[in-house]
Amino acid sequence: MTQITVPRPDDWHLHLRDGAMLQGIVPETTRHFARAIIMPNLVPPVVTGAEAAAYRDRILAALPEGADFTPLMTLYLTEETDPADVAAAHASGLVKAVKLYPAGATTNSASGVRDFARVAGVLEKMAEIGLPLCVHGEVTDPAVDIFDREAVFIDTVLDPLRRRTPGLRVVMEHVTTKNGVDYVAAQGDDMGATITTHHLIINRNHILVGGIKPHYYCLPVAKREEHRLALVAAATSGDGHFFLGTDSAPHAEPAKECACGCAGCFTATNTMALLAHVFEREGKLENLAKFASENGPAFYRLPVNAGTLVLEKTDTPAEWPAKIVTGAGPVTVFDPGFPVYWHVKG
Ligand SMILES: NC(=O)N[C@@H](CC(=O)O)C(=O)O
Ligand SMILES: [Zn+2]
Ligand SMILES: [Zn+2]
Repeated sequence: MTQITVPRPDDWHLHLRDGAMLQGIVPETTRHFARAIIMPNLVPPVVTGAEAAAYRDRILAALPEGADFTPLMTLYLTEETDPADVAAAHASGLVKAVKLYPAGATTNSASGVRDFARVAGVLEKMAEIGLPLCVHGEVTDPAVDIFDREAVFIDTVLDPLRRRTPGLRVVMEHVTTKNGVDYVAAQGDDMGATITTHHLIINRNHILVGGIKPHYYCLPVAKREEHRLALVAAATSGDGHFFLGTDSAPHAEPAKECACGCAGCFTATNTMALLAHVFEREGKLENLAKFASENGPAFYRLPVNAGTLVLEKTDTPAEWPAKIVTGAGPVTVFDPGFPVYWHVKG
């Protein structure tokens, strides 16, 4: 038996949703994670400090009895966002990041940004106060192939935006390409990237070969194997630019298994076991703590969690429910497609 102890991990990119879905899935995160950056793409989105405070209260009210979990709130950047409201929400400690969705890029992104000139004032304020911008890094131009949208975003949006706003701290969320990894790794400590669990495990063949697998469909869509390998190398390297953001994104089964299925993989339940498997396979278990517990707090200028999480490898494959039953419908748990012998202890 092999065992590894890491500081309690955090999830730097999480969708908790609202209402019955929130209630049903929040224990899947609080079981292992101490904190999470909560994505603001509700319907309607979480735009103002007041809305973020109300959403935080709903999350806290939904926590299981005795849970030790802190939601780190974000604001959804719109062309109408008021720099003063953002600064106040940051100063009060409520908000830890602002989220940029290019309009139309992903689930519930219709209120996102179309004209970047209209958010220049907010971005300048954020650079001044050190508040990070989390970016869904895909262009939405219909002429750009979906598998190229991240790479094109880096060249045509992300890099120009960072040059225009010196000092702005940026997280490239759910990076999925070698282009993204190489770009981020070459920047200073004002740039970071989250990597999801599922993008470390699946490539685009997993979605399409042998029949379409709606539960492997997410955005940004998984790319070629060479890109997955670059993500694995980055995540397991210990490089402080890269940290865990599961992008665990629950959709009820009927919304996934239909003619026009929603994007999102649900990995909150089994992420830590899957990561131990991936890191061990690379011979890099010693860097799991950096990726899941240390690099994220360093970027967000927060302390590493005091508690610990113990993972152990046994002869018996780990088991988790195929679905989480919620009041909003069943949510399918990500299936890696291979047995996993790592378990979270306790
Ligand atoms: N990742 C996804 O495929 N879906 C996310 C949105 C997002 O993070 O882009 C969701 O909210 O469902
Ligand atoms: Zn996204
Ligand atoms: Zn997401």
